[in-house]
Amino acid sequence: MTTPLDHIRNFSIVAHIDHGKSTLADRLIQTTGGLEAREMKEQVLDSMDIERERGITIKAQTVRLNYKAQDGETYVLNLIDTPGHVDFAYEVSRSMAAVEGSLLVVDASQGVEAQTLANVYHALDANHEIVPVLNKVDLPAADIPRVKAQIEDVIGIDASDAVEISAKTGLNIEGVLEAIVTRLPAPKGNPDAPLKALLVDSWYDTYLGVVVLVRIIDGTMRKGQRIRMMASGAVYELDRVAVQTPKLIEVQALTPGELGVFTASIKEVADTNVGDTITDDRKPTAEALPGFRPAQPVVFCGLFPVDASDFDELRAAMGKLRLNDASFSFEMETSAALGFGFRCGFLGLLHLEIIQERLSREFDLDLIATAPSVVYEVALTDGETIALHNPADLPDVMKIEEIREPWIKATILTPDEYLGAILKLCQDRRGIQNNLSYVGSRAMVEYDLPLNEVVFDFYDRLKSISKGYASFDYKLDTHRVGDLVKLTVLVNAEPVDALAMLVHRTVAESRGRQMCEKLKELIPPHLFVIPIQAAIGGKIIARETVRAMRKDVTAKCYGGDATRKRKLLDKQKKGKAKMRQYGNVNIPQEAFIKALKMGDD
Ligand SMILES: Nc1nc2c(ncn2[C@@H]2O[C@H](COP(=O)(O)OP(=O)(O)OP(=O)(O)O)[C@@H](O)[C@H]2O)c(=O)[nH]1
Repeated sequence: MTTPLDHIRNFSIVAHIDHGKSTLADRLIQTTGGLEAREMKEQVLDSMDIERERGITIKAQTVRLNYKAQDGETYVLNLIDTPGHVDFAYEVSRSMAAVEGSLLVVDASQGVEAQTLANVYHALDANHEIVPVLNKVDLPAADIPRVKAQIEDVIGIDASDAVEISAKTGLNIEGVLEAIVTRLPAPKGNPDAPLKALLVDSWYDTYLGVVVLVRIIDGTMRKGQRIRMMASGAVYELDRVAVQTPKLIEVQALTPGELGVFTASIKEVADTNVGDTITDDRKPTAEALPGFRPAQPVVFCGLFPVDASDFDELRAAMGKLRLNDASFSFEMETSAALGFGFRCGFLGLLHLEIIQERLSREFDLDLIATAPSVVYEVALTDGETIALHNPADLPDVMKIEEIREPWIKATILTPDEYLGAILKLCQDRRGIQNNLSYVGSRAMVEYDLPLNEVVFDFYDRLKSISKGYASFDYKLDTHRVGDLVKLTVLVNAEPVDALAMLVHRTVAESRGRQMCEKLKELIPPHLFVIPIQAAIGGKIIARETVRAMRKDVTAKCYGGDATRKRKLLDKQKKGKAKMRQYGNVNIPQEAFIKALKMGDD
């Protein structure tokens, strides 16, 4: 049975983190009976364990709901879930291209935040009709008139008929469903034209293999059909065509305006290009859809197994993760300090953290991560330009014409009282202020910042100086020439490649000094004196010394308590496992990350 176009509504929910997007999605599913009560786990759309634990949404998912509206008609509502975090902005925009409208969820006690803005701009870019929804009206701190005024002033959309709800208590969920039906446009499309479908997403399912999410623009997609991916030219026969409710339910066909999934014996997620146009192999459409730019990794770091014998296991685990995440890249690298490992590319810091955590949690791997680095463009004197993913690989300075670094456009919203400290933080990180305005009583600052100053701990610092009240969002801008130098750290006169970094010349000395001081605390005394030095090129700019000491942990155990002695020795052995033998110096694992924290309070 096909659904007529005017009985379909496709929408996404956009919100700042924690404003209640997932809770609302759960309510919509529950109210329309998409899942039986016993199947209803909290936040059903966030399917990965880490997503559920941290309460963040990583991978976009869809769900099809049947809603009997007040006009007596039954509508098919397709909700496409989108991640709210800045690292996944790319997934947000491509999901938005598959639907016609958005619910803009704003916490009525918090008001508009940085990601509210960023996400609503994606929706406006996709020409969405937008229905504002004020959530958490059950909270005593909810201030509906103030937040409505903010939405109108800052975003410039009419908020007079915003839907006021509590996703938590279930208040007025019906109002949201009615607004979807009456205020969002129905999709358009021609059922008689050749098949034209947008490839929105794909993922690997252990039982089904690669599952592809599509939005049908024109024509019909049915089981057994031979389809062609227009960009790659690959042809497949469809094994299964289904909708997600969110359970997978097989259907005869998908028609214009619908969102659905198919399987077709596709081996790898990498064989599917998000944004590609899918058509009928025998009766192809004349013109492909505009498509998307592929997501580019912007942050790189090295991941090394603590135990060198885990290398193959690490490679296999990364391969498995990549099956489901084409934006994660890795290639083998060797480090004098850390041995064999991988240079990995990520969409941003959260993405990095998630992958690292999944590797240790799901695959039980003990890893050392080196400092995250952005991608620099290095113009050489011979006219060539290289993309530098690892500061340790910087060519000889004599061969370098200039180094260009990526900049971002950042937007920060904060209560006024923290503004001074935040401006100082941005200034210290080489920021250039573009704008300062007010959203109600909150300041909105816009800065251009070098990504390499943000990549490590900017977000943590921002949260700590604003007691968690400031919100932050950014988008990548252009590369700009920077006066950057390579800072090298030498431990016992040997350069430690995993600690090499590119820094701006003006801060090189203070950063070098900080690193030496931190390492002095982190490297335990050995039987000999260990000099720790920071250098730019051949020039030493800072030095600390770890004094010699014999660490006899059993010295205190005079008397004959052999068990206690053994316990202490075991403990020491365990401690050793967490060290990296470097030359004849043991560097504790956490030193690699801790030494790089800037800590500029
Ligand atoms: N008091 C109250 N709390 C709510 C309401 N809706 C959601 N919450 C709570 O707010 C927190 C965040 O809700 P989520 O639904 O996880 O927020 P989200 O926007 O999906 O967050 P991300 O998935 O991280 O983007 C949770 O602790 C919810 O229980 C509401 O209407 N009232």
